[in-house]
Amino acid sequence: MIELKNVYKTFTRKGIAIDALKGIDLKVEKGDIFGVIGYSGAGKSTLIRLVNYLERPTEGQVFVDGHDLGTYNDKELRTAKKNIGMIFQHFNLLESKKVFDNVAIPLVLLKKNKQEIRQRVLELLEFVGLSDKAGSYPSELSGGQKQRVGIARALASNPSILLCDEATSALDPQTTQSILQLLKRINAEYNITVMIITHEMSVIQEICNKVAVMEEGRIIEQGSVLDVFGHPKHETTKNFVKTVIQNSMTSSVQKSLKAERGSLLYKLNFVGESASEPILYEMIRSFEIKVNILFANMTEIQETTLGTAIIQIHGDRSQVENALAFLKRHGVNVEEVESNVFNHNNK
Ligand SMILES: Nc1ncnc2c1ncn2[C@@H]1O[C@H](COP(=O)(O)OP(=O)(O)OP(=O)(O)O)[C@@H](O)[C@H]1O
Repeated sequence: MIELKNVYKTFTRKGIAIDALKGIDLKVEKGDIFGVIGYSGAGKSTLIRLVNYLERPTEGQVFVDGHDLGTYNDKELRTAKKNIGMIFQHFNLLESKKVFDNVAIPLVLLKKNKQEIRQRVLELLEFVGLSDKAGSYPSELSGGQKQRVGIARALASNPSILLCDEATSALDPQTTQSILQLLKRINAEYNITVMIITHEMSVIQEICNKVAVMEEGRIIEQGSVLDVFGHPKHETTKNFVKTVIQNSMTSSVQKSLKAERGSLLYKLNFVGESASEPILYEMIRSFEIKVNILFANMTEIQETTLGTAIIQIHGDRSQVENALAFLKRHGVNVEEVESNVFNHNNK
């Protein structure tokens, strides 16, 4: 559906080259809600602007529905772009035009007749819950309402892809929720593939099924949201996950652990079935070990339970190793963490 193959993008400013993208490989399947997350300057906006050819790659290829956009002439590109809607952080509405006319813009450009335009705009305004605002100006709307107008306009030409550039970053948490739910409906009801760029992991957690983490122009980790949240590998990914899943011990437990500097702790991640089975109980019963549970937490992602626990195991080395092997056999991801390292990371 959307595929980037070894894409590089270099900007030149005042004679200085800025490598915004450094070899991006990415595949978004039809029906995905694909999130791209990264800190400021990671290259997210550049990446999404390549998908609708607002920018051209310096090197590499961008495919949409199997077609290499680089091979298109201007006319073919204009046709291809109709298939891609986009919404923006600051909505990009025309302040001098009423809501109705803002939504109608793509249809006017497509030279649809007045009646067709009217019918489609009213239908879209109803879909986004703004039927009563057709005659209002953008300045009379709240941020959430403005983004709904942006969404209606993006959907006007019946695209199969919707690109969202920090679409909820200017909104409060409650409004963000309602916009995210609307995007989810668009994906489910119209079968539109959604690509979202954001710096907020909560957005990814809320609606995405896949995620790519970007840093300094590269994708450092990507996969299903469940996998990436359950087993983040890269330090930056771990930091993003920490913003939505509490996975650290209370400070009093941390303090008491400082007394046992160097003692070994284990961080466990349970996904799906392994989160609902009494695996820890079975482990304690089966081996000659003592287990101290320092922290435990459950989160729901993609309608699947994700559990995190931090435990300390005391016992004979071979018994401890057998117990850990038992956990791994039951699908639990086990990570060894030194207490002093762990304390340091959670400062
Ligand atoms: N038109 C441009 N001209 C020159 N440099 C650019 C241009 N667009 C982006 N860059 C540079 O490319 C790098 C990546 O920028 P980009 O906007 O893609 O990152 P981002 O992850 O979207 O960041 P933010 O969240 O702050 O928007 C930055 O160093 C930025 O300064």
